[in-house]
Amino acid sequence: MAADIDLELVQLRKVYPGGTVAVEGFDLRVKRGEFISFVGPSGCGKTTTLRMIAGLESISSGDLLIRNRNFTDVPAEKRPTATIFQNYAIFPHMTVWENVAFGLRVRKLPSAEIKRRVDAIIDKLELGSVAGAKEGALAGGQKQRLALARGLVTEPDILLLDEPLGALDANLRKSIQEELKLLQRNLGLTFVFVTHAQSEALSMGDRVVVMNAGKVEQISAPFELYTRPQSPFVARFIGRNNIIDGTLAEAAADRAVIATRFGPLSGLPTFDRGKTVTGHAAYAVVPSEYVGIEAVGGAERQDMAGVDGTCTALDPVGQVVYVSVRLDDALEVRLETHREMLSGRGIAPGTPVHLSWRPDRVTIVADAA
Ligand SMILES: Nc1ncnc2c1ncn2[C@@H]1O[C@H](COP(=O)(O)OP(=O)(O)OP(=O)(O)O)[C@@H](O)[C@H]1O
Repeated sequence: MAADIDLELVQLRKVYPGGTVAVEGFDLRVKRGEFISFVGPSGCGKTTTLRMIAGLESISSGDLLIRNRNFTDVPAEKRPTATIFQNYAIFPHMTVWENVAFGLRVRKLPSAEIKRRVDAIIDKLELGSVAGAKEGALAGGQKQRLALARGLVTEPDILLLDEPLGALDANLRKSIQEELKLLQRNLGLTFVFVTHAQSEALSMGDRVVVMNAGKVEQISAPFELYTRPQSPFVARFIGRNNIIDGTLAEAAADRAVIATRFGPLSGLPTFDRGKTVTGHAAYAVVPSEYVGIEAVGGAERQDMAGVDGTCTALDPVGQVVYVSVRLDDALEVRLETHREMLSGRGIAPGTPVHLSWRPDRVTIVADAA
C-alpha cells in the first residue's frame, strides 16, 4: 500500500444476521486528504459501508486498512476515525464547549490538554461566541459546526460523515457544503461523505463512489462520472441523460456503434470490451445538455448525429426550456435549451423535429456481461 493511501477497502462484504447481503466486493483506495462521496439510492449499502469503516458494524469478510494497518477486527473506539451523524447527536444539557470536550474526557486526557484542544477547535470553527450556549440556542449551521468540532477534536485520520447536511434547508445546505469543503481542504483531512443527493456528491467529492444494490457501480471524479457513465445504472442515476437502447455492432477503443431502431448511433465505449461482444444489448447515453433541436426540413449537418421525433411539450424555467420529444411509442427524450435558441423556429407541441448532437458527446454503455 502506498504511503499516501489513508483508507483501503478490499473485497469488503456485509451480510446482516437475517441474510441480507448489504455490501459485497467493495474495493476502494482513498488518498490522504481526499474527499470521497458515496452516493446511491436508499438501501444500496452506503451507510453500512460507512459503519463498517467506523467499526459500528462488523465486517463479514474482506479487509479494512487505515494508513497501512489492518483494522478489520479492531473496535470502534480504537480506530482513528470520527463519525458525524445526520442528527448530530449533540448532548442538549451540555454547553457547546462541554460537548466538544466530551470525547476527550472519555479518553481521560489531562485537563490542560483538553482545554488547549477544545479552545483551538472552537476557534477554528468560529464557535467562540456560542461556546457557553446549549443546543436549543444554536442555529442549524452552528449545530453542524459543533458536530464537526466534536469529531475533529479527537484528531482522527479520517472523518466519516453520514448524510450530515440532510437536516438543513436548501439554502443553508448550499452554504454549509461550501464551508465544509473549504474546511476539509484547509485541514488536508480525508473525508468519507455519504449522501443520497447526486448534486451534493458531485459538488463535494474529489471522487464519487456510486453504489447500487450493495455493489460499486463506478468510482470516478465528478466530471468523468457525469460525462462518461460506465453502466446503464449510472447513466440513469447521475445527470440528465437520454438513453437509447440497441445492440452492439462495432467496438473499438475510442468508438463503438450500436444498432438502434432509429439507425446506427456511435459514441465512446466505457464498457469492458473483453466481455461485451457484438450483438450484446448496449445503450447510447446522450446528455440532455448536448442535444440540439430544429424543425424538420432544415439543413442537417454531416458531422452531427441525430434522430427525428415529434415535440410533445415545452417547459420553460426562466431562461432554460426543457423540451420533450417523442421518438416512437416506447421512447420520449428530453433536452435542455435556451429560450432564444427556440424563438422563431416554429417549434411547438405537435411539430415534427430533428434532434442532433456531436457523436463524441455520446457514451455507449452495456450491462455487465
Ligand atoms: N441492522 C440491519 N439489519 C438487517 N438489515 C439491514 C440493517 N441495516 C441495513 N440493512 C439492510 O441492508 C441494506 C443496505 O442498507 P443501508 O442502510 O446500508 O443502505 P443506504 O444506502 O445507506 O440506505 P439509506 O440511504 O436509506 O440509509 C438494505 O437492504 C437494508 O435494509
